Amino acid sequence: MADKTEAKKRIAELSEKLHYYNYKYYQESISEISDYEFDMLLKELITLEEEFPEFKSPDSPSQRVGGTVTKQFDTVVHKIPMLSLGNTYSKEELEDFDKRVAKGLDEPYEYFCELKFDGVAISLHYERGSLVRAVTRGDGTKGDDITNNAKTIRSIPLKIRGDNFPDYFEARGEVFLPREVFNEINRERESEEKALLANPRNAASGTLKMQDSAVVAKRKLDCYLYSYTGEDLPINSHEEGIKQLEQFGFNVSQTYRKCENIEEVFAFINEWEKKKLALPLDIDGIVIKVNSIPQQEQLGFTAKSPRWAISYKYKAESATTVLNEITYQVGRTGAVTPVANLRPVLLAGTTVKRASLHNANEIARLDLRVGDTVHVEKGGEIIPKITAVDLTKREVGSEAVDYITECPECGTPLVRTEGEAVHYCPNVKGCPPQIKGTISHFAQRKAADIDSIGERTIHLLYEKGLVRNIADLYDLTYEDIYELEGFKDLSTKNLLQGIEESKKIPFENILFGLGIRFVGKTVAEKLAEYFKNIDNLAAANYEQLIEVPEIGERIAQSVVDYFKDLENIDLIERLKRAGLQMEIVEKQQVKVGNALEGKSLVVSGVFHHFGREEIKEVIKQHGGKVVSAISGKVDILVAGENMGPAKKDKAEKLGVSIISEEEFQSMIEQN
Ligand SMILES: NC(=O)c1ccc[n+]([C@@H]2O[C@H](COP(=O)([O-])OP(=O)(O)OC[C@H]3O[C@@H](n4cnc5c(N)ncnc54)[C@H](O)[C@@H]3O)[C@@H](O)[C@H]2O)c1
Ligand SMILES: [Zn+2]
Repeated sequence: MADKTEAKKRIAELSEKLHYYNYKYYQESISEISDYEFDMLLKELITLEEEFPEFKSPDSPSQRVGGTVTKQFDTVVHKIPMLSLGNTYSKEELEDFDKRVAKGLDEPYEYFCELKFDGVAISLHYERGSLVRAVTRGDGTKGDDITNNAKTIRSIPLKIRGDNFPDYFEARGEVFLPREVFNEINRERESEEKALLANPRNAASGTLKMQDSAVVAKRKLDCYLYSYTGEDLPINSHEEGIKQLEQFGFNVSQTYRKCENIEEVFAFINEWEKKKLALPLDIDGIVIKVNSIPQQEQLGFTAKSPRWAISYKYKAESATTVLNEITYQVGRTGAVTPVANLRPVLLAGTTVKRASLHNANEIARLDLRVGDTVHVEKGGEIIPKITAVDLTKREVGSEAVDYITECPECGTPLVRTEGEAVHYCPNVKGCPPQIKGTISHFAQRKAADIDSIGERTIHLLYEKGLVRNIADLYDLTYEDIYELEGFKDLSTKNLLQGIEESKKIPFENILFGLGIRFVGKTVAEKLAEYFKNIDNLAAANYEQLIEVPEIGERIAQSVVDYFKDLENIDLIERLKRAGLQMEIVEKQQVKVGNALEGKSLVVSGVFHHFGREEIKEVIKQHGGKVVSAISGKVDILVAGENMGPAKKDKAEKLGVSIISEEEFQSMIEQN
C-alpha cells in the first residue's frame, strides 16, 4: 500500500478496532474475534506503521500492553514492568527471530522453551518470604491488587519453603482454570440455564477480577509460575530462576526444556502441538526465551515486549466451506439452537458437517445467509464454529435468514423473553424432544443414574407411547421392554434392574433429576438439605425459598411455579408410590478427633486450606457443631480472609473467641 492517505486511514481504522477488542478482552473478558484474527490485524498495523512511521502514535496498540487497571481494586505500580510478548504463527518468522538474536549477541547462546499457558498473567510479591501482594498485569506499568483472590488459589504458597531468600522478589506466572474445572462449571451452569462461559481463559480472567473472594474460591483456579523476578537476584539464567522457584515450593509446570539451537526449538514445538490436548489446561503456543540473563540484558526490550523472547502460537485449524442449510434443534428445556449444515469439509483430521450457531443474535452478528461461503474453525473446543463469511463469494440475491417462529418439532409458536438471546418452545409437556430430554436428564449419572437406558431406548419407549414422563418408567413391565426393537432377555432384565436400583438414589439427586428449571445439582443439594423432604419443599412459598442461602429470585420463582402445577404434584405422588427417595438421609458422621467436643463454631470468610463446606465438615469430624450466626452461645469464630467487620465486632462484644485458620489447624492437629 503506497498511498499515504489510504495508509493513514487504515492505521486509524485498525487502531480503533484493536483498542475496542482490547477493551472487550481485558475489561470484560470477552473475545469477539479469534486470537488469530486479532493478531493478524495487529500485524497489519505494525507493518503499516513501519512503512509510514509518521502516522504511528505513542498510544498505538502496537506500542502498549493492551490491558488497563480497573476502579474496583487498588492500583499497584510494577517495580519492573510486566510486558507482552512478540508473537508469530510462522516458522520462517521464528527463524528470523533466531537470526536477530544471533546478530545481537554475536556469541553462543541457548534457549529455554516453555508452554504458553492460556490464562491471565499475575505477579506475586514476597517480602521476607511471605506473600504480601498479588497484582495483575494491567497496562504493563500498573496493575490491580487482587491479593485476596490470589490467596484462594491453593497452590500459591503464603510462605515459601526454606530460609535462603532475598528480602524482596516477585514470582510471575499464569493463573488458569483447568479444563476439567471449566467443563464442570459449564455443566453446572447449563443445568441452571445460565449463559455458558466461553473458554477457560476468559473465565479465569473474569474470575480473578471478581469482588467476592468466596466466589473466586469456588472456581478452583490454579497457577503456574514461570519467572523469578527482582533486582540483583543471584541467578545467571532463566533456568536457574525456574529451579529456584521450584525449591521455594512454587507450582512450576514440568514441561519446559532447554534447547541448544533453533532446530531443537522446532522439535519442541512439533512435539507439543500433538501432546497439548493431553494437558490439564489450554495452551496457545510455546514461549521461547534466551536463557542467559546477561544476554537478555544485552538484547533489551521494545516498548511492549522483550527482544530476547517470542511466542510461537499454534493456529486454530480452519477451513472454508459452504453453508447449505440452517436447521433447528430443540433441547430439554425447549431452548432452540440453530445449527449450520455445511458442505462436508476436512478440518483438524475430521470431517465437519455441522457447526453450532448458538442463537439468532449470532446469525445476525455474522450476517449469515444460506449459500454463503464461510470460514470454520476448530480451536480447543470440540464443536467447530463459523468465524466469518467470505463476502466476496456471496451470491447476488441471497437473503437474510428468517428465524423460525414455530417449534420445528411440535409447531407451537416460539417465545423469546425480553433481553434473552434464546427462543423457547413453551410446550413443555407435549413437545417430543422436551419429553425425551427430560427423561434422559432424569436418567443421567448425577440424577437417578439409570445407566442401562440410553437415548435410543428413550426414543423407542417414546415412539411406542410407553413413556410420556419419568413416572411412567416405573410402570414398565418385562413385556413392554422385551417387545422393543433390539431387546433380548438379558437387556430387558438389565433395564428393569437399573430402574429398580434408582429407588435407592438419594433424594437430592432425584430432586435434581426432576428437571425443575434453574435447579442444577448444587441448587438441588442446597434445597434438599434445607427442606429435608419433598413435601416441605412443595409447601414452601417464595419468601421461604429465597431465605435459603444461595437461592435467588429466579430459582425461587421457578420452584414455586413447578409445584403449582397439579400435573407435577401427581407425578411426584407416583414417584413416591414407586418407592423413590423423597427425603434426605442424614449422613453418618465419621469421627476423627474430639478437640472441638461440645463446642459451637461459626466460620466466616475465605480459607486457604479448606473449602467452605470442607471446613464445616472437619469441625463436625472433631466433635464440634457448626452454627451460622454469631450469638452468646457460640464458642469459637474461625476467621478466614475477608471476614466482614460487623461479624468480628459482634463476636468481640459477645466474648466469642476468634481464631485464625492456622490456629484452627493446630487445634485439631493436637489430637
Ligand atoms: N480475541 C480478542 O478479541 C483479543 C483481544 C485482545 C488480545 N487478544 C489476544 O491476546 C494477545 C495479547 O495478549 P498479551 O499481550 O498478553 O500477549 P500474549 O498473551 O500473546 O503473551 C504474553 C503473555 O503470555 C503469558 N504467558 C503464558 N505462558 C508464559 C510463559 N511460559 N512465559 C511468559 N509468558 C507466558 C503471560 O501472561 C504474558 O503476559 C493477542 O496476541 C491476542 O492473541 C485477543
Ligand atoms: Zn416444541
